[in-house]
Amino acid sequence: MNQRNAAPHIHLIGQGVISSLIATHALLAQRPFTQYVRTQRTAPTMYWLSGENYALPTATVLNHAVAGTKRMSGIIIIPTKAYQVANVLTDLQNLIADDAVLVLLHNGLGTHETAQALFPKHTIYAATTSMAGYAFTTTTDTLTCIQHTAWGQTQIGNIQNARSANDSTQDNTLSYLSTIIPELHHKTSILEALYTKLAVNAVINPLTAIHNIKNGRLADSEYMMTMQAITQEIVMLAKHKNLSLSYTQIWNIVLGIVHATGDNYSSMHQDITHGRRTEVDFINGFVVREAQKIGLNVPENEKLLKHIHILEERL
Ligand SMILES: NC(=O)C1=CN([C@@H]2O[C@H](COP(=O)(O)OP(=O)(O)OC[C@H]3O[C@@H](n4cnc5c(N)ncnc54)[C@H](OP(=O)(O)O)[C@@H]3O)[C@@H](O)[C@H]2O)C=CC1
Ligand SMILES: CC(C)(CO)C(=O)C(=O)O
Repeated sequence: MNQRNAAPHIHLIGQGVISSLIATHALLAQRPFTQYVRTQRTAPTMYWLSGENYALPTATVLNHAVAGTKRMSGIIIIPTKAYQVANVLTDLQNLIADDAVLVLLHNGLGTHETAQALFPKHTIYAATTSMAGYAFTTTTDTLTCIQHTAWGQTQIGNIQNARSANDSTQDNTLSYLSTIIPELHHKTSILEALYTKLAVNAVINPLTAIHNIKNGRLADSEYMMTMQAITQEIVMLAKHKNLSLSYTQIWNIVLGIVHATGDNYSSMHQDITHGRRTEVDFINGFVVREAQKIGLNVPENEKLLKHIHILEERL
């Protein structure tokens, strides 16, 4: 990525909630950006947490984006659902320049191997965020609006652990991204941050969806033993991966988020309620697949995975 002459272009795949929150930050910071959609659509109106409304520019249809010769260069952020990432990466294969940088930004795990297989020479980052919002339509029209609900924090790190000749380019990328993503923290071991978020989602999301409750109800004593068992299984998996995460550390974070988001419905609860596919295959499903590879028993995660699959089949 050549940053000597011009600001790198930010390419955002999709015009979903997280993509549009980042796009609004870029708009306000006057950074060049483009959002890419599969089919042409009206751009959303953003209802910003601080009270203002913003109109985002119309997105570009992905396959038209690089019609002709010029490939996408700069920073390519993929803020889609985890189960959409493999298709996005395949779509991008012949569209991006050799010096483009990729950022995977989603809940759950299980996309890194695909990204590295398809882009062995590119710099790839993974990130996890607590910025938040939701999409809705107004009663007066059918246009999509997005309500911003949390500024949040974002943790980012290189998935190849490549601190090498590229160091200064990587530092430039991260310092540029920090001008459009609030509270961006660089992690040298991003997997620790991703496994921590994995545990939060593996505990809160399926239980709230299965029991049809808000996050805060998980503080009731009836759920404690199950929540602790799910957490324990993920800590064991993380230990096998040589990640330095303790049970107490993760458990306190899980409980903290149950309380902090007590009045919210988790994304999996909302997906099941609205008849959408969930990200369970990349949350509890990831835990089950990785555990199988090393002969580790994770019965609680297996149970939740099966239960959510049954709920998805009923949709
Ligand atoms: N929303 C939130 O507050 C938070 C979300 N997250 C996580 O961030 C990730 C993104 O979430 P969110 O923004 O809510 O998801 P959305 O469903 O709102 O956005 C995903 C977007 O990606 C688009 N997309 C998918 N595949 C392609 C493709 N091949 N080409 C172009 N566009 C594509 C979808 O388009 P289409 O409409 O055509 O399907 C959709 O608009 C998830 O992992 C989520 O769990 C994390 C923290 C908070
Ligand atoms: C942190 C939590 C559990 C908040 O609801 C979340 O990330 C989700 O719902 O997907």
